[in-house]
Amino acid sequence: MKYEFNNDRKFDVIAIGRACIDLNAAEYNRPMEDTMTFKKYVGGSPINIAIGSSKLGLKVGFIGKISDDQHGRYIERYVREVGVDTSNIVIDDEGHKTGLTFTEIKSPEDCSILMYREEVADLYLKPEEVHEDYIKQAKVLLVSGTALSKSPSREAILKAVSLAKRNNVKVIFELDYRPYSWKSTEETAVYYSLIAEQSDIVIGTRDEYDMMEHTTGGTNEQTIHYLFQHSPNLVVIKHGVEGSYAYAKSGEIFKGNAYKTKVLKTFGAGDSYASAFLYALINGKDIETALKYGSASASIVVSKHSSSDAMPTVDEIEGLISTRV
Ligand SMILES: Nc1ncnc2c1ncn2[C@@H]1O[C@H](COP(=O)(O)OP(=O)(O)O)[C@@H](O)[C@H]1O
Ligand SMILES: O=C(O)C[C@@H](O)[C@H](O)C(=O)COP(=O)(O)O
Repeated sequence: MKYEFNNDRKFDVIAIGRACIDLNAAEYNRPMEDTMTFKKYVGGSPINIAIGSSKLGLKVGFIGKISDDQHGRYIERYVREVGVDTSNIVIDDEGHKTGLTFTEIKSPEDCSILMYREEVADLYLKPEEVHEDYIKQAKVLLVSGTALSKSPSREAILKAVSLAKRNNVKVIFELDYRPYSWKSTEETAVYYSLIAEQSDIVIGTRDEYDMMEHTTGGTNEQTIHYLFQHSPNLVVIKHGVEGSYAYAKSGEIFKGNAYKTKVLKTFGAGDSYASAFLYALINGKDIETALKYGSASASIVVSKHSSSDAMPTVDEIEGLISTRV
């Protein structure tokens, strides 16, 4: 089964949300308390997906707000140099700062992230900084759930989604749940459901769907029963190293298996998965193949140090797929 997009658009994807900084432990296999050096990368789920998609050859734009300082300038330059259009990245003029994510690599299986997200510039994106002329040039608007956690970013996202729908731009909602940004799980569930119901494709982990449904131990069947009563016609549910499923509204179910690798750290899997899944769908591959691209990309990124700079090329992804039948 293939997915249809509007082909007469300048951008394949415009992502909206945070562009921040990851500081990844340079020393492995120890707790953060004992980690003395960290390596800097651009980070933040939606910008990681934008970077990954751009490295795969998609035409990508980004809407977000960055700090007016060295970190903001570093982010803008890096993103521009990997080919992402930065014309709609707004520079904060109210003194807000770049969000920082420290990562801890205790072992390949035991990793965690520690986010510093007080008064971060990305959550101060205003609705008036989201422009219809830009969004209408895209095939896909990729929305990050974290951007819904606080106003005015929340309203900026609501506006972007409504502009996308008005202009026949497919809305892909990456649930991207980060507890640090939210006041309560009730609030998360309200806004996640609101956007998921209006989206064309929803992507998330099983736990993230539980968050959206405000439940624990939910099943994929319950999730698709709920979402297929609304706009989504494709729902992707990720189960970590157990692989992932794509459910089509037509009733078809596709399974994507993870590609085993020598894991360095676990974070970065979801963002690399999303960018390659998107690349494949937009390039007319069927859903089963798109799941392979996503899984292969994730497998490559978990074997490397960063979540953004490590995003693979098409050759690397296809090379990995061809070696595993
Ligand atoms: N340890 C791993 N080794 C290889 N692939 C993995 C591993 N963990 C995750 N993946 C791949 O990445 C995809 C997304 O991972 P998951 O952990 O579910 O998402 P997220 O990173 O968003 O929490 C999985 O469906 C799988 O294909
Ligand atoms: O999303 C963030 O703000 C942090 C990321 O840049 C970080 O690399 C990460 O946690 C990636 O997460 P994942 O792809 O969802 O595993």
